[in-house]
Amino acid sequence: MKLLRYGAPGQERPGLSHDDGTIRDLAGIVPDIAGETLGAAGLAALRALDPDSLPIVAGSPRIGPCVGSVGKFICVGLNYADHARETGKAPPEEPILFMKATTAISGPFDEVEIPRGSAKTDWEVELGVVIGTRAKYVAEDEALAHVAGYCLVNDVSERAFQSERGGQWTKGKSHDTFGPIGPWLVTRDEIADPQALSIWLEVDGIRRQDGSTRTMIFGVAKLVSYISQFMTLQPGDIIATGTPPGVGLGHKPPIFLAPGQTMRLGIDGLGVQTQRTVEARL
Ligand SMILES: NC(=O)NC(O)C(=O)O
Repeated sequence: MKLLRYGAPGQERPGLSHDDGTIRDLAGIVPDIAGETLGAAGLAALRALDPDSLPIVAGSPRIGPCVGSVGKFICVGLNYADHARETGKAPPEEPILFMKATTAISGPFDEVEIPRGSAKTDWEVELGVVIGTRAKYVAEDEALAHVAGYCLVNDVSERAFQSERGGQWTKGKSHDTFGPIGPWLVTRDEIADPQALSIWLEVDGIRRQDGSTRTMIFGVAKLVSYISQFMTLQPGDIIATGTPPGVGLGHKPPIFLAPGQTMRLGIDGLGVQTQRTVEARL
């Protein structure tokens, strides 16, 4: 199933992307694509529905972030050896974790703000993992059972705020609009192998990232298990699993985003996002 949320920011309604190209409204069935709905029983109940019986959503509404009420947005740094190299770092021996503020979450086609004072705003296409059931101290071979599905993430990053302003990476990862997720939460049964997906990103039509989740250092099962040793994962938490090479910082000389540019990114089976960059708003 491809689950989505549509409507104005903050007022999104749950929906389903039907094979016939329409969006079907799920508002009469579930309160949101969030929390308990993402557990095995919740998803089974949605799967049992006949999509043809659901109301068609008229027009072309805005598509919002594909998961609501996200509790934690956990990111994995330098999880592709070739990306670690392009940033001048050694590949990590254990996963590097950092958090992105949940206020950074935005829709897949929403504008991305260039923060005030930014000269180094960068792109990062990533595979997002959406947690479906509580996970604490889970073993690697049990980990995928806690995953509701996958989504496309752009881990937009301000490199000076991230690395030149002291402390951790959080400052550079958390500006409003720095976390487009969606268009869909694609349930786990539809992605046969999360470690065999093409992953790419273009800026103004130029392919900048072109990789495969096959080259992740730590795969999805390992990451879910690993993170669950340090914090309890809850339904609706999102893990962004790291980016392949080709970020602006990795170019020689580096290239960064300015207002008026367009990012387009995608992952096999998870859809495509497009964002125009704009100056920061209040
Ligand atoms: N350099 C940097 O920010 N890296 C990442 O976020 C990543 O590897 O995904």
